[in-house]
Amino acid sequence: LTAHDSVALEDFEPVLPPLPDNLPEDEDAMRIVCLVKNKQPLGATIKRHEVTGDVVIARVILGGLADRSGLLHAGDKLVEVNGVSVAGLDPEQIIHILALSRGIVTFKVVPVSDRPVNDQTALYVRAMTDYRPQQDPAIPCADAGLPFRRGDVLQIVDQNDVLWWQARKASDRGTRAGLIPSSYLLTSKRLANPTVIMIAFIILPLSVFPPRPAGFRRSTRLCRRRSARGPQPGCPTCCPGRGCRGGGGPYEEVARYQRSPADRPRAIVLVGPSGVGVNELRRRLIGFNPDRFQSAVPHTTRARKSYEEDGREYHFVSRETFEGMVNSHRMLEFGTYGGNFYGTSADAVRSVLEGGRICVLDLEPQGIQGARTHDLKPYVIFIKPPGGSRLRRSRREATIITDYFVNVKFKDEDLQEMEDAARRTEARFGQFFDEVIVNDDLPRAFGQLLSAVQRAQGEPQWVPAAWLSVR
Ligand SMILES: Nc1ncnc2c1ncn2[C@@H]1O[C@H](COP(=O)(O)OP(=O)(O)OP(=O)(O)O)[C@@H](O)[C@H]1O
Repeated sequence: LTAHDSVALEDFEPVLPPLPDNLPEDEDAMRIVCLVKNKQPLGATIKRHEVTGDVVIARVILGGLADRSGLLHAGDKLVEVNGVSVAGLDPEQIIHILALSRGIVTFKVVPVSDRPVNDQTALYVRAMTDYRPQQDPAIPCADAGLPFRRGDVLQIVDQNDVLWWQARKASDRGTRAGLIPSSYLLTSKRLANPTVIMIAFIILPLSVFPPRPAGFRRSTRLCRRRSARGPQPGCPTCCPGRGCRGGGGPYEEVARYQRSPADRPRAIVLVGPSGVGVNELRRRLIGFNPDRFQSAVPHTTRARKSYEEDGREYHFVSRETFEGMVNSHRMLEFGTYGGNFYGTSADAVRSVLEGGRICVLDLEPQGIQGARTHDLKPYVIFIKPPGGSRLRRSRREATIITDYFVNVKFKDEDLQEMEDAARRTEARFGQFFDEVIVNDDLPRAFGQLLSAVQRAQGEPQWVPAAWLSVR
């Protein structure tokens, strides 16, 4: 009631001084903004305007201190910082003043007249590379950068700038956004100077994947690995079914996919260094429930044996047919052994999925990209060896089949090579892994594999957006 009476009597406190009569007509409206600086960066960058030469706010980082104040906007002209006129100062000098400021920081700005409206819908991408802002000399403000690793899903919240986008990790919703190099910037850097890109865009050359040492092979993957040493008749891995994708961009657009029970199952792709246990886990999975899990029937050019049936052990095809399948990119991967071709076709995987079973296949990492198509929707699981002593301990009793012997024990150099190969594979192909399972204790790893398969088939997952746009 007292408040009501005060309003009725226009009894307002405090009484503001009247506006001066002599305000010049053309005076720009000024805004004084006070921000309390805590440990967070201010969340804005500045630059010199290319035409006017004024120092302006270049961008305000979404969710940062400046953005949350709602008082600073990209394009605002900076007049004073902490009472110091910025006239004649370089942006670097102003940044230095800001860096030294503690507590309340005061900005005097002329607000931009037509504020850019961010009406972009959020875009989600998977990073195909690692990025470390602190090691990128080109970033306008390293503290405002968002570090990420290959495989991280990022929500791009602002693409107004051609060179620097704003993004946050999809898993950290609600946190402040950070600067990331735009797709254009990363790609043009890579084209202009492949060595510069080592700072921001790490690409390992193929030469870091030396041929695997002889004598450490198992029969099932033997033919593929042997042929990897020699020239390949085709390029099945970089030509996913229809046309070469080359190296791809630094970001891949992704979307959330929830498989419905009526949809085909997703293929499960196991990847791992030789001897890590990929076949063991695959065998266990299929043995656990053969009505639910199945391998794809491979193709071969070798002669059929009397007890074999076409389409059961293998699809027996002529060399010409096999080469035709390779050339039309229908093989996910292939190799030669004993003068014959062996390979797994996308059709063979598709046929398992169409029958309602989950196709479980193991691929060399170079074959992943070829399998990443909308109809297979592969869920890629990397089987990783545990570190040093645990690997040695867990494989003490395990045996392998090599080129020349069956049931030989792992040698120290085999285990070392397994660890090295896992590191190389993760560094180069980690962006394609949906999950990583460390195969230390075998029953535990198998349990994790079962849960991963469950997740792949029944829970929402990030998949390439292109898979969902194909009808
Ligand atoms: N966690 C584990 N602990 C102990 N032994 C294991 C474990 N995982 C796998 N093994 C054993 O290691 C050996 C090699 O495993 P497996 O044949 O599955 O390797 P792989 O990854 O398929 O390699 P390759 O493709 O070269 O054959 C097998 O004897 C297997 O039983």
